[in-house]
Amino acid sequence: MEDHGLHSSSSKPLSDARSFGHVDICRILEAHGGIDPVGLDSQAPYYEIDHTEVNMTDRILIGEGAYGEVYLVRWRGTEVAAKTIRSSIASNQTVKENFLKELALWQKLRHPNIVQFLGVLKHPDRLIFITEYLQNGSLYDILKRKGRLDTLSAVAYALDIARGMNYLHQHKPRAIIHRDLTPRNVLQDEAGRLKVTDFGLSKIVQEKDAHGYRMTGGTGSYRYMAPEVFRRESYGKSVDVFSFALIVHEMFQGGPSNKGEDPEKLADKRAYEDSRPSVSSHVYPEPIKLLLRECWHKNPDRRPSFEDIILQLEIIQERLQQKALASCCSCVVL
Ligand SMILES: Nc1ncnc2c1ncn2[C@@H]1O[C@H](COP(=O)(O)OP(=O)(O)OP(=O)(O)O)[C@@H](O)[C@H]1O
Repeated sequence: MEDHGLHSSSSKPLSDARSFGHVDICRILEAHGGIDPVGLDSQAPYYEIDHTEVNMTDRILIGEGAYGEVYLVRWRGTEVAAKTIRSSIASNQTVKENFLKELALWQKLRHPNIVQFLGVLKHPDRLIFITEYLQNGSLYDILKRKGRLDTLSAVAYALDIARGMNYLHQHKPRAIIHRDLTPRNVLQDEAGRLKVTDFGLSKIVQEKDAHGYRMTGGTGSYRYMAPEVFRRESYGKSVDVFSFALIVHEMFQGGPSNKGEDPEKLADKRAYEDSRPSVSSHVYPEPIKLLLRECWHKNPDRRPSFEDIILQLEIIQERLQQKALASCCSCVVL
């Protein structure tokens, strides 16, 4: 695999042109062999791990997703997760290059609520990448195990996800849209903190128009898919806010509310009949109901940003903590 080097001065103009969004200049530079070492269009992530450093024969299978299996392995004495990409996917050169571009981007991200990317295994015929290992598994597993969460835990988890997502959406020079935010793509660390993962489907926002960032295409899991994505309309960052609302709803509910229903039909009803999960039950505190309704609003422009969501959740959390403390104190007095 060719390493273009991080600071190759001869190829830096393309990075600069990309970061400033000069599309025409990018085309000219690309036509003359320009490459982008900053990583928005890198052919190779910078951190490659020699495959001899990871003993894949002692691997333990921990999960399987649409792209391949995930294994627990040891790298330099540390437990890490090795994500293998099916050869049917990785053998397609364009897909592989796109994937490596996503990894190059992920490699630069650092946030307590984002799963840490560690490197790509230099393997002759397989595409395998390494991330930190989160032993408590996914939010999907947690909800399956525990069922409905208590209000304070649900709010704390919602804050974790919102903080990770806010970091992605605030990414410069372009926002990162996750596009596939689901309970399976939210993992829990030893300390109980949630982290967002799986940026394989996320893309750097390419265009900005008068209404904000927009891009076209359709990816992601149907159950959490925003109506505009299902309708294959142009969409922006707020698709992640929609998915977030459905995840928060599940935390109060203890899992998806329409488990039996075909996810594609569900997405169809959301897209064409404005159907939304019910929040009538008493388990939802009033400010959470209001927040969910804002977040899954049919008009994407009416959905709040993650920055706003964090502010709202922090207020909700503080009130809940005060209430819990007050009721605890009255117990003691009694
Ligand atoms: N870094 C990790 N640490 C611990 N477990 C992980 C890690 N990454 C993934 N897993 C586990 O492996 C499972 C499969 O992960 P993967 O990301 O491949 O697929 P998915 O998110 O379940 O589905 P999809 O591929 O459709 O997004 C996860 O649900 C999770 O339980």
